[in-house]
This record gives sequence, C-alpha cells and structure tokens, in this order.
Amino acid sequence: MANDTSEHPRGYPKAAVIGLGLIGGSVALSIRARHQVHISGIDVHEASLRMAKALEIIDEAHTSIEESVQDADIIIIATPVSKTMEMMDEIARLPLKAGVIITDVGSTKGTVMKKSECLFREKEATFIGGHPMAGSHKSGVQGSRGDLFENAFYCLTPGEEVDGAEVERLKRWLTGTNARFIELDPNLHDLLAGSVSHLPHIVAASLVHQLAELQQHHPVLGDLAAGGFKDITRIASANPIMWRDILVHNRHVLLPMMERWQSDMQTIQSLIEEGDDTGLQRFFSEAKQYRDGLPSKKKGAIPSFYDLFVDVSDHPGVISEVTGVLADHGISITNIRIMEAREDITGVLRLSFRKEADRQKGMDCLEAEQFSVYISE
Ligand SMILES: NC(=O)c1ccc[n+]([C@@H]2O[C@H](COP(=O)([O-])OP(=O)(O)OC[C@H]3O[C@@H](n4cnc5c(N)ncnc54)[C@H](O)[C@@H]3O)[C@@H](O)[C@H]2O)c1
Ligand SMILES: O=C(O)C(=O)C[C@]1(C(=O)O)C=C[C@@H](O)C=C1
Repeated sequence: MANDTSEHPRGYPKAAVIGLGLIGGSVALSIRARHQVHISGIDVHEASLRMAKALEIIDEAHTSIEESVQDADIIIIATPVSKTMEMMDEIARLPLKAGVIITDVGSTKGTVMKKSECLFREKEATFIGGHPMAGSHKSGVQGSRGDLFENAFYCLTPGEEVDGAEVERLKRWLTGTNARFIELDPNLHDLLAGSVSHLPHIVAASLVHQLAELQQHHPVLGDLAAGGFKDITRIASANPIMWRDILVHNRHVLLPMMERWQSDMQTIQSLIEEGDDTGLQRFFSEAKQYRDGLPSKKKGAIPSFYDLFVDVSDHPGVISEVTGVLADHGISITNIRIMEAREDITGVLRLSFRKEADRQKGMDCLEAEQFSVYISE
C-alpha cells in the first residue's frame, strides 16, 4: 500500500503501530490524545489500514514493517501473540533508531519476554512487555476507542536489565490511556491472567459448545439462552486466533488450572449426587461473598466517576427519556455510554456522575420512573 498524505508532519516524534485491530487502534488513539505525534500503521489487511486512516487513527499506512519502524521513537506490536513473536524477530533484524522503545499488548508475557531478552539485549533499544487488561469480544479497528483502557490495569513487564527511567518514558507515551500501570514479573502475570481471563474464556467457549450440541435436538434452546447465559458467554464471541495463541503461549499455567477446574467440578458433582444441601449452599455463598467483594472497575487511582447502569429497551428516543428524567431533577452527568455487552437482549446505558450523591439522586428518580437501575455492571 502506498504512503498516504500525512496529517502530522515528520518533524513530530513517530510511533509505529503494528496490527491495527481493536487494541492497536485504541492505543494509537490514546497516544494521539496526549502527544503531537506522527503515527505509522502497519497491518496485513489493507481494509484495516484504510479504515484506520479514514478514522484518523494513523497518519500513514503500510503493509510491511521495513519502511515504518526504522525511524520510530516507539514501536507498539498489537498483533495476536504468535505473530508478535514473529514481528519481534523481524524488528530485531532491522536497523532501529537509537533509544527506541518497543512494547507489545499481548495477553501473555512469559514467552514474549524470554524472546525479547535474546533479541534486544545487545541493541540500543528497550523492550518492555505490556498488556492492557481491558478489551472487548469485538475485534477490528472499527471498534477502537481512545478511552478503552480508562481506569483499567495496564500490566508492564520490564526485564530486570531495563532502567526505571525507560519504564517511565513508556508510561508517558501511554499516559492518554488513563490506565493504572502495574509492573509484574512476566510469569506471575501469566498466572494471574490465566486465572482471571484465560481459564474463564475456555469455560465460556465450552458452555457455548454444550449449548450448540443440545440445540440440534431442541431448536428453541437458542431463544431461551437469555441473561445469565449471555452474560457468562459474551467473551466466547472474541477473535479465535487471538485466543488460540493465548492458550498456546500460556499452556504451562492453563494445564494445571484446568485440572484443578475439573476436580472442582467433580466435587460439585459429588455434592449433588450425595444431596448435600448444606455443601451446595456453601459453594454458592462463598462464591457470592467473594464476588460481591471484588473491587469495581470505577475505583481508579485517577479521579473516579460514579457510574450507574440503566437497562433500556431498544426503541428510538430511549436515551432522551433517561436524560430527560435527570434533567428534570437538575442532575448533571459527566458521561453517557451505550454498553454493548448485552445488546441482543436489552441495551444498557452507563451514566457517569461526578458525585456519589448525584448518582444516588439519579438512581432514585430513575427508579421512580420504573427504570431498572443498578450500580455494578
Ligand atoms: N481483544 C482484547 O480484549 C484484548 C485485550 C488486551 C490485549 N489483547 C491482545 O492484543 C492483541 C491484539 O488483539 P486485538 O483484539 O486488537 O485483535 P484484532 O483482531 O482486533 O487485531 C489484530 C490485528 O493484527 C493484524 N495482524 C495480524 N497479523 C499481522 C501481521 N503479520 N502483520 C501486521 N498485522 C497483523 C490483523 O490484521 C488485525 O488487524 C493480541 O495479542 C491480544 O492478545 C487483546
Ligand atoms: O472484556 C472482554 O471482552 C475481555 O475479554 C477482555 C479481556 C479479559 O479477559 O478481561 C480479554 C483478554 C485480554 O487479554 C484482556 C482483557
């Protein structure tokens, strides 16, 4: 693909983003929000590049890395993890700008960091692994959002040899994510991500498989799969290539976790077989207690907002009905977003308030108008 005209002159620092999908596009947007920067986008799919250019996420587009990474000040690799490993090899073979920071956004960090130690140790380049712990089941650059990582944890896995000043430099590049940076050992990262993200994903996909099989005999089943099933399996709609790679690169963590999961299932099976009512209730009570105590996303280190979620039916004018109720009571909101998570059932509006008291007032008056309103997502 030929270079297109640049919005941002070459005099600006340059960021090269490899893989213009959901995460690459979102990171690029967040960098743009805080920096005067020239962004070069690289993707194997020309349609993604065209879209990224049309959405003004990038200034120039390439289908290979040669032309765009060599003079970059920061290189962000945002492809599925196996491709990221290949990209690292390709980048290391090229002459790079002295002092360049290279980072990735992959969901696993152990294999990536091991490779980076071999490839970049002798170079005037710093590799710092990264993983923003937020995303979506939707892939592709069209879903990119500059605020995707707001308030989310953003894991960084600098190698032991990496200077703290370089980590701070990367954080400055990524400051527009408004994320909460946390430095982790790569293996610990993989253990934690395995438990909060990777194993749940396997379980979600397996529940969908089970439903699909049963639906062959009971076609109505798909229509009955409502709230609970959709909530727990939303993530099964995510990009299969991305998840294939995650399982491949985190196998040593996931295999024992899956054994443990199967043994937990056997324990529950025994409780049911034995009619152990007390044991079953304890199983759910303990899970509820722990789940209810998990910190909610909105409590960030950066100034937080108070969120309220409103179920809304899918009809024209519904948003103005909700905002109208708030306006009638003189309550201001700082943000409103239509959540996609349950789009097939009902819509969910997320309203953000500056003060907790405003949220409570909003909740009271919306409930009085028969809206279904709740505080945690
Ligand atoms: N989706 C999430 O929720 C999420 C969250 C955090 C991190 N991640 C990680 O981010 C990375 C990207 O995920 P995504 O959700 O943005 O996926 P995506 O499918 O939306 O985007 C991936 C992009 O990489 C491009 N690509 C593939 N091979 C390439 C190559 N050889 N050269 C250049 N471009 C190539 C694809 O064309 C696509 O545009 C993955 O490593 C994933 O583990 C994903
Ligand atoms: O919200 C979702 O759809 C996600 O699955 C995001 C999610 C996660 O499991 O939390 C998925 C993989 C990424 O590595 C990080 C975030």
